[in-house]
Order: sequence, then structure tokens, then C-alpha cells
Amino acid sequence: MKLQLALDLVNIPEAIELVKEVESYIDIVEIGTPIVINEGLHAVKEMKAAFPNLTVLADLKIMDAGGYEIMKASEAGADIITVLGATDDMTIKGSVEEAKKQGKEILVDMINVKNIEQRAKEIDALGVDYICVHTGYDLQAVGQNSFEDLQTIKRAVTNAKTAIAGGIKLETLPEVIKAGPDLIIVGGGITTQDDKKAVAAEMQEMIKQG
Ligand SMILES: O=C(CO)[C@H](O)[C@H](O)COP(=O)(O)O
Repeated sequence: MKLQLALDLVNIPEAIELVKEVESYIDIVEIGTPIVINEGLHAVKEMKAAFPNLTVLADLKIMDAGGYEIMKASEAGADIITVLGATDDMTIKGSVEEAKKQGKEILVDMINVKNIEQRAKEIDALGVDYICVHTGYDLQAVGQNSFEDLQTIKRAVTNAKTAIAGGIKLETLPEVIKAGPDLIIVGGGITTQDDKKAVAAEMQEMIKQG
């Protein structure tokens, strides 16, 4: 089980400062969609330059032109790039093909997919690296989470690694760990805390203990 830190509501210098604090406790750093929208792929490039040994995920949430977008994110230094599960198979196939060519990985974000079980099986057959259940900010705000969906993809997926994102905090981490995803993605659960380092360290320890 790995821990990914999601950075969303910060600019590039703030993102780099934040990672300096928690670098030893995380496996992957995510340049979130809002940062990519605000700053472009340049943010991925700067993060990779600052932390060459850290795996960098670019949360592009690709919906079309998969091959091209994957190529551009790869050029910027991303190791893992996200594609939306709600898109068509052609986009996912194009993304997987380009990622393999570039030696990169694809994480499919299942945000807003209605039939999670069936779509997860279809996507699993396309050779993606991760399938991730995700409750975005707008649905977190009305009390939703993806804990049940995680159980569903754990049953449905046989090839890809599984991941979960969306509002995970120290208090809810034990329930997530119990379900055994390969990757746990935490944003605000770390970034909004006063002592980010202590929280990230505690999360890493809980994950290690399984
Ligand atoms: O992709 C995202 C929003 O679309 C976030 O990066 C993801 O939800 C993790 O952040 P948080 O733990 O704060 O929900």
C-alpha cells in the first residue's frame, strides 16, 4: 500500500515547500488538476526537477486526445498520468499505448462513473495500471465518500492496482486501509493540517502496519 499526496489548492512554490516537509513520508506526489489548470504542465516539470527521486503524478483527468496528452505530460516528467473512466475506450487505449511507449503509468479516475463494477472490468481489460475510485470535492461537500466503491473495484479488478481518493483523513484512514487498496490518495487530510509532517508520518506508519 502506497501513500500519494495530492496538491490542489497551491501554487508551484507553495507545492514545493509542502513536499519538502513531508517528502520522507510519501511515495507519490500529485500535481492536482487545479494546479495544472492554473500553471500548466510547467508545474509537473518543476516538481520533478525539485524531487527527481519522487514519483510524480499529473492529474490531467484526460477525456480526449489520450495519446497526445500522455505524450506531453511524459515530456514534462510525469511518471503517472490520470485518464477519466467515463471517457470512451479509444481514449483509454490511446493513453495506454502512449504510456507504454514512454515507460509511464496510467491511473484511471472513476469519478462520476455510474456502473462502477461493469466499467472497472472493461477498463481493467484495457491494460491500465491503476483504477481509482474517487469522490470529488463537490460530492464530498454533501457527505459522500468512495469506501463502498473501493470494495466493488477490489472484487471486479484482476490486473490493475486499485486506488482511492476523496476526503480521506487520519480518522477515516483505518477503514480505507482495512479494504486494502494498492494506493491511498490524500490531499486536504494532510495539506490543511497545522503539522503536516506529523500527520503524514502517522499516516505512513498506519499504512505500514496495514
Ligand atoms: O482530484 C482531486 C479533486 O478532484 C483531489 O486531488 C483528490 O480528491 C484528493 O484530495 P482530497 O483528499 O483533498 O479530497
